[in-house]
Amino acid sequence: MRFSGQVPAHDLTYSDVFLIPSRSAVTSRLAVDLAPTDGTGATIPIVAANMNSVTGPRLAASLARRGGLGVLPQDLPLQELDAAIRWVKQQPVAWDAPIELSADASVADALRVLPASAGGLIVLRDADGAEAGAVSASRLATALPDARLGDLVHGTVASLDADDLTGARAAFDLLVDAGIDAALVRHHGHLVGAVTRRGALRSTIYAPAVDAGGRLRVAAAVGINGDVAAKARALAEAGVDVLVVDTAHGHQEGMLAAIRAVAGLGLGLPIVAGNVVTADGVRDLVEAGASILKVGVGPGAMCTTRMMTAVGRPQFSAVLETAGAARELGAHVWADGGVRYPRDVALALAAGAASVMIGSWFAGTIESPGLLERDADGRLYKESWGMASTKAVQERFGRLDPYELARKELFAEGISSSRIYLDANRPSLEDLLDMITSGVRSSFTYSGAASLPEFQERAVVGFQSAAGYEEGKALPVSW
Ligand SMILES: NC(=O)C1=CN([C@@H]2O[C@H](COP(=O)(O)OP(=O)(O)OC[C@H]3O[C@@H](n4cnc5c(N)ncnc54)[C@H](OP(=O)(O)O)[C@@H]3O)[C@@H](O)[C@H]2O)C=CC1
Ligand SMILES: Nc1nc2c(ncn2[C@@H]2O[C@H](COP(=O)(O)O)[C@@H](O)[C@H]2O)c(=O)[nH]1
Ligand SMILES: [K+]
Repeated sequence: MRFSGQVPAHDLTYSDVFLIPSRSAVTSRLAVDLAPTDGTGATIPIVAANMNSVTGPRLAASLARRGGLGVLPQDLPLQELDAAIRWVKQQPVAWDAPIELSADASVADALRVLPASAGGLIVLRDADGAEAGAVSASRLATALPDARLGDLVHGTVASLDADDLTGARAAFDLLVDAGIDAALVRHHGHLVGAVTRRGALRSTIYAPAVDAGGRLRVAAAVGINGDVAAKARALAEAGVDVLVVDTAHGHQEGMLAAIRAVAGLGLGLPIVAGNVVTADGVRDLVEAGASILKVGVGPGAMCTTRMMTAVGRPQFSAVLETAGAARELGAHVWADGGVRYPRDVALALAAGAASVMIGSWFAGTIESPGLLERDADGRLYKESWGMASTKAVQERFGRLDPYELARKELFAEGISSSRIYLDANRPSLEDLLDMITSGVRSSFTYSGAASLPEFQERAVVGFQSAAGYEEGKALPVSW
């Protein structure tokens, strides 16, 4: 990457900068390879943040199926983390995992899990866990809220045999030939997944992030307190692919000790550590044993650190400096926080990030862990909160004695309640991934790059005023 024009003396964030197009020999955006080279096995440079409102097993599996990586948060009890990792590892890779609900659940219950506009199929289970038919999500739009899902089943839903699905393109064509949008996929009669036209199309564009055994990849976080090594070992035994050692102030002795403890286990897994925003921070954490640095203090949507402490750093400069330092050491950085638009992802990658971590934006999707809420205008949202908020601190330290909990609560650096609205046109994580990756693919071709290393080499970055940034926005009404 190079700058065009006089580099300002102050630090920069994403809205301060833009990409200047260059001559390109890349003839199609679909010829772009987005894969990061950070050793995580991801095929797109997108990581879902270790936040309780963002990454659960379902979101992690959906993201890995499209090549990204979800980081399960350190706040989940070890037993739940173990179960979540094992669940992700059992999920179909080539097909979607249909939403499964009890046949006794009501339409209103189902509408807390997915909107009728989501498309696809809902598989119903009876009290013994046996299949009790399937209904299309769109059926929820016309049924009464208190109707029992099991009573909406009429006839059997189309099923395709996995042996007939020789590839994603074949699956798409079979659905078109049958005149249907979605079907269950069976193998020797057993349900192994579901396929939609959109899902099959996506499978022709994305490559899943899979481990050596061909199972979906998943990451998990550990904090820096307690027996960090024992927890890391337990996660590795459950099958985790990447370990993230995470705390607000990553450049502290407690973090260095935690990294050494995890690295000392010799698990052979990439160790991500943070958060840092300086080259010195990178050097110390890499020396302790980290191979990827999580970068960002204060840019997060749920984060009040900058206003509480004045500490942090505008994110573009933080990524640029740390990525440069990491490169010299053969390490990598993940740009963590502050992403609101696909352009921010492109700029983080141009600054040198191997991958970009997204939290709050992904909280507002069907796949995130929370239930759907509806505001007074009928708009769908999910609740989100910061991992250093009073709410998160209470959940994390609730089992401590009241005095210890009260001491911890003094230091809240995040908001406890926020509404993240679902995009009516893009309610699922995969819809957002389509939007982000298509934007970034296009960014690469504007710079004449067909791969991430080429993009980082060729990107030309200019500086803009607030008016320049404003000009780039679309206008939903006339002026
Ligand atoms: N990227 C960002 O800007 C930020 C992210 N977060 C996220 O919130 C979650 C909770 O993290 P965290 O609050 O570190 O909790 P942790 O449970 O990881 O504990 C942090 C430990 O570090 C000690 N510590 C020393 N200085 C600091 C400091 N300035 N800030 C925080 N802890 C400090 C704490 O001791 P003691 O409590 O006694 O001080 C405690 O022992 C993490 O997921 C983290 O990534 C939180 C804030 C900023
Ligand atoms: N200072 C705080 N930072 C937080 C908190 N919870 C999460 N985070 C950080 O934000 C990113 C995600 O950023 P987003 O803009 O995509 O939401 C996450 O990975 C953490 O580093 C918090 O309570 N305080
Ligand atoms: K912020």
